[in-house]
Amino acid sequence: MTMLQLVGVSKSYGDQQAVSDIGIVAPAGRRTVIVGPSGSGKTTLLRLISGFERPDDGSITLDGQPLDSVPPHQRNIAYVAQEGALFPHMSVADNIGFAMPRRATDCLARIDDLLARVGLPTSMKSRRPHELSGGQQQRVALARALAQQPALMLLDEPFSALDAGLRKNMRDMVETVLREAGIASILVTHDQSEALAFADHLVVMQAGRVADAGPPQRLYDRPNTAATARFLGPAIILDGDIRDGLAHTVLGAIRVDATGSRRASILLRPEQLTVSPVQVGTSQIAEATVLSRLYQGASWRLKIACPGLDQPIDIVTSAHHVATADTVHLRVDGEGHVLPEKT
Ligand SMILES: Nc1ncnc2c1ncn2[C@@H]1O[C@H](COP(=O)(O)OP(=O)(O)OP(=O)(O)O)[C@@H](O)[C@H]1O
Repeated sequence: MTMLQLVGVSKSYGDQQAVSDIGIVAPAGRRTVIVGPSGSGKTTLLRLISGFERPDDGSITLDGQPLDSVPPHQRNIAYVAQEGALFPHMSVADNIGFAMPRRATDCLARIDDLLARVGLPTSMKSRRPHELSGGQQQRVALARALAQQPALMLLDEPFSALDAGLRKNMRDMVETVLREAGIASILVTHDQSEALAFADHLVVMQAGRVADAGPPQRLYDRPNTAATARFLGPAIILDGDIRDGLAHTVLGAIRVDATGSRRASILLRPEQLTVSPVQVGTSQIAEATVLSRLYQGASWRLKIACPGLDQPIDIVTSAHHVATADTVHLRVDGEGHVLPEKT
């Protein structure tokens, strides 16, 4: 069953086109992530979905029902903002209870249940937001959103104010809570690793348009454009001549996911490259020079230069014996992805 659907949605503010011709499907019970650089239109999309803005063109439907004439508070959509946006003069319990449908009779028991679900002790019920840490405030904001029993939860960079360790804990907690409650969600972030970790459906925005959408692993391994490839992680993009399922490149012949004969751009991820000492008699393998190495505990980060490549490549390796200025062999593991010709 389709949950939320946007078809041909556009919105401009005066002369500024914020989003253009957006088509997005957020499937029921799934975690959709909208990721893109600053100014690409992510927040505008959330504001259109929640009803704080109206589209100039296109339609937004929830379970097949058009939302055009439904005011924000009747959309059955909860919104968790970056800083939680709790009511500062209300206790934790009142913040959560405020969102409950028509002051349910079992309100107090449900507040306790929601606090437990987001991992907060019930002893915090009487505290005001300023008596909580940033992470605790975000947990209360999530409990308040869950109290609405929404069909869809919108999360606008909800972890960005938290430090790295807490971010991951919160992300895991939110994922668990949403999965257990069976609530569909749309999370907006500009953080690629957060997007890849949280999403089961990923939408990449660029300059107000959807650049690519699909399962995160497909977008990372086989993106439609070089821009999406670079946005989602370190990318090595090589020119290659494709013949018989191989791309002939400066790194040698690489197996690719395309047939036919043509010249094309080939995407590799750095983790597909393995460095090893130069071995005599392996002329098919590309040689490279180690420019620098950085110790990272379990691994080393190498910067290597390869003849024919404009830019040095960063590789993480466990090869402890490799030193700066060494000549090494570079082996490509797995397939290269042929980027579509028209991007
Ligand atoms: N109220 C507004 N008035 C005028 N222009 C706006 C308004 N809101 C957003 N914009 C413009 O619309 C474009 C998209 O903005 P939006 O806030 O949706 O991007 P974003 O991807 O959420 O960015 P960020 O990650 O920085 O929050 C930007 O060019 C922005 O300047």
